[in-house]
Amino acid sequence: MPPLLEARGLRFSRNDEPVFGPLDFAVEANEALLVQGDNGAGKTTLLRVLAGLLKLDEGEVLIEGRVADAYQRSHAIAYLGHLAALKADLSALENLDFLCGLHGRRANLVPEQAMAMVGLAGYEDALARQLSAGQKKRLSLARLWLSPAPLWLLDEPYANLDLDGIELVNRMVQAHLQDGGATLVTTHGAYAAPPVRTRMLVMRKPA
Ligand SMILES: Nc1ncnc2c1ncn2[C@@H]1O[C@H](COP(=O)(O)OP(=O)(O)OP(=O)(O)O)[C@@H](O)[C@H]1O
Repeated sequence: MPPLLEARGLRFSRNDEPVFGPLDFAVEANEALLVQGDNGAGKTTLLRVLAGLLKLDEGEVLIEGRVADAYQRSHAIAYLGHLAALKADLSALENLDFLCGLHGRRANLVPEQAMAMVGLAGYEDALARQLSAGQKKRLSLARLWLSPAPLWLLDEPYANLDLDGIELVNRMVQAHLQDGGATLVTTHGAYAAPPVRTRMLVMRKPA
């Protein structure tokens, strides 16, 4: 079986300044790839490139052994960014409905169930802008849980979460991997990582 995600010779520059690359890595179904590196090493940029939000300079991304352009990748990937991509004036539930309309939804799972799973039962009608930073993160996790995409790109998923939230992320990642999915997780150190089969990618600023 080919890896769920494979990157070959990925390079990205901004204004002719190299940000990262060339990078080669792979992650299989049932695995996590821990993307480590100092502040500014390019972790967020890499995830945004993989998700198709930024354009690659060079290299190829393969999904299940096939070269996938940004559009094809967007179907296979669910991206959890630093900032929750929420509409401030919609309610929590409306946000989930909107995002499911945009990205699709797993069969047999409805937004209310996902909200309960992330500890937000009772907040369905709260406006997104009234949620705390941790609650917004939890709402983004509910969206992730609803996504049908097999590959999760998680940019600092533990940020803003309490201990219970950290355990929630780990449980979600474990369940997703058991279900045949894979995930990339950015982190500054190995101190926070899901307890699953893990590969490492250490990023350094190009010299
Ligand atoms: N929108 C942008 N415009 C210009 N430069 C940017 C932009 N976003 C990031 N950079 C630069 O690209 C480099 C990589 O940034 P990136 O956010 O990918 O790093 P990171 O490894 O995720 O860092 P951190 O651990 O601080 O989150 C940095 O030098 C940063 O200053």
